[in-house]
Amino acid sequence: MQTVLMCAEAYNPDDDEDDDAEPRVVHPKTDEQRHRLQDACRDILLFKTLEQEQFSEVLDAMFEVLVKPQEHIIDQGDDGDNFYVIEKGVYEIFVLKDDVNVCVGKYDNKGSFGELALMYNTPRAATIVATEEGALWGLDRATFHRLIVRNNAKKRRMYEAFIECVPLLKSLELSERMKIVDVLGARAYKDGERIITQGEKADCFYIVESGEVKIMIRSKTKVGQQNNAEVEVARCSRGQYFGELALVTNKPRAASVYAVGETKCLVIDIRAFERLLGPCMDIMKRNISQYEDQLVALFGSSVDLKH
Ligand SMILES: Nc1ncnc2c1ncn2[C@@H]1O[C@@H]2COP(=O)(O)O[C@H]2[C@H]1O
Repeated sequence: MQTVLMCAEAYNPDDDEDDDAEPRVVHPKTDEQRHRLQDACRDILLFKTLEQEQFSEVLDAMFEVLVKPQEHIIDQGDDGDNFYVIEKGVYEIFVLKDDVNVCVGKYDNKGSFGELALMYNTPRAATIVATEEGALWGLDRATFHRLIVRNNAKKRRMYEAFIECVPLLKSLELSERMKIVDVLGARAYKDGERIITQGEKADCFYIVESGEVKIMIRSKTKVGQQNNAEVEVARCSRGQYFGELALVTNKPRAASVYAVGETKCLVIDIRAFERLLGPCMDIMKRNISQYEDQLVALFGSSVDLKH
């Protein structure tokens, strides 16, 4: 296991040109296992910008890990061995604060963890404990490096200029912006496709890369509104963000969001949002109070935001 620790800020995935010689890892799987694995990996953002061939290599290399209640999958401070994708189970996240282990969140039957130590050669940043029987898919460190970290170099080149122009992210350091690029996924939507559904649980935050989205609210409060029809409240275009409200308020989605024309969005998952966008929280909160004013103007009340 690698014990040399590097400073995350000095880390550059472009320097990673030495792992081409690594042998390709293949863990044979039954058809049934492969189906389950593909299902579990469908929404994993770190895999979303991989070419098809790299993605197949990732799937080949993954191995099933069955876990028991109270099992520690990762201990804070350890060296990183694997990256994990959740197939099932609930996993609590603990971070040491002033020598006390504080539960800062949980993964509930979906998501992934364990990428940080592998991406930045840092010790594990949190402890992950299974609360019930569960199943995970592991990806070894060498394969993660060869496929995911290499791909990050490409992502940085692709998105660096764009991310620098996103007003929300202006107050971040360059290294902080690059960490956002490292974890983001990209998704394309067709005209009219729904990106967010009002009332659903939230797990992602979005930045419009190209195209436009419209934000629609089905109001519970507007008097005399026919059939509770959706009302357009705003649009977002290149460089603007949406989907932060539910993550900040911890409530279900307050509006639905639809693509207007072909649209591409960068997507950041809730854990990375909490970890990386803390410094931008003030700006987002300021904008949230504007939403309330807007809803009062439209519906006579902002109660829809508060549920
Ligand atoms: N608040 C958090 N701080 C650090 N790591 C977190 C947090 N929430 C979830 N994690 C995940 O916990 C993992 C612990 O191992 P890693 O540091 O490799 O990667 C970490 C992240 O994937």
